[in-house]
Amino acid sequence: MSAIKTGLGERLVSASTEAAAFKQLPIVSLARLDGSLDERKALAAEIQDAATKIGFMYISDHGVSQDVIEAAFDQAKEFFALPDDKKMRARDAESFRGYAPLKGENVDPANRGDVHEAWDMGDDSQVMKEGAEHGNMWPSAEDLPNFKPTLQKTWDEIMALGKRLFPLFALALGLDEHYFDEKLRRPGHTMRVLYYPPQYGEIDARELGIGAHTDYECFTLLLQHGDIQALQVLNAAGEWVLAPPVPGTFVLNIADMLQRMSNGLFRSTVHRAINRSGVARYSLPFFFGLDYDAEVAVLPSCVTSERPAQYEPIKAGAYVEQRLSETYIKVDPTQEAQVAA
Ligand SMILES: O=C(O)CCC(=O)C(=O)O
Ligand SMILES: [Fe+2]
Repeated sequence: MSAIKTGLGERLVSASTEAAAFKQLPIVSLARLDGSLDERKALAAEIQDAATKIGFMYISDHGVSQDVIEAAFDQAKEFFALPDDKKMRARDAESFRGYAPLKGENVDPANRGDVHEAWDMGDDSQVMKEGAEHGNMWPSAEDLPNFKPTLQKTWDEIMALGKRLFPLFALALGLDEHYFDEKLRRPGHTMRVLYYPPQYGEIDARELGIGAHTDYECFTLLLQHGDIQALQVLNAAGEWVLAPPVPGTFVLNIADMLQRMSNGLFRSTVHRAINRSGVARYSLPFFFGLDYDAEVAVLPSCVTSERPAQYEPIKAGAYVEQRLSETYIKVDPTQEAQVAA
């Protein structure tokens, strides 16, 4: 067993890095999301079961249109195929928006940079309010006229889905459905598109598509394009379990802030991605957080005399900022290479 350092302490990993025998993550249908309170509570119980035992699940019947999803991936492919100089113009490393080049990030401090490219967006007006000079870093409309409207539409639809999930998490945590409302006035969030080039042969364990990590916010909704297996989830035995794409679903995983609030009952599970498929792989995660000035404290409903509070209260924004600044490599690796040459 070796240890992985995460924002919430160390996790053990089996010495074998081979994926363990396939174990299916549960599929939870959201069809009852607009049902009666009893139906919503039954759905929340399913979410609670998956959140406490695994921290990962697939969600189906989510209401986001497949056409919108396909269009987003079409645009992602076109964006990542642009020449490097055009992609680099859509970059603002200071505000964590826009393009991040290959190995421009490193989620696992033991590694040498993640083998993916990314493009990140948030809510334009919110990004600027946070002090950035400009909003999202769109590629030029001359190069990609449909990128902005398509990605904006995708953001709108997934944001709407995420907003419908917070009341469900509140129920799953034994709280009033509206508990999170006042912590969601201008919530922290990021939507990303990711491109993972294929990796061949023997892979250096320090150079993975995305290294072992937990997500920072409350929960993540992830779309995986096509039928390419890359995502792996660490189970309680320290084995990597495959999480292949399931058509018509998002992967939903619990992230650090919900683990903290739930006093560790909900699991922010370690995961990573390695693209050995031989072809390009694209994914689209959307991270949902709370207002950055909201306090993230252990919920009284999750504390007992046998299980006292395990986490100190923190401000949501300070926690996420700290984790992001540890992840993003501020020195641009392409410029570094030029200097070294
Ligand atoms: O691309 C994937 O499958 C996983 C991405 C991920 O874990 C992340 O961006 O936090
Ligand atoms: Fe992640």
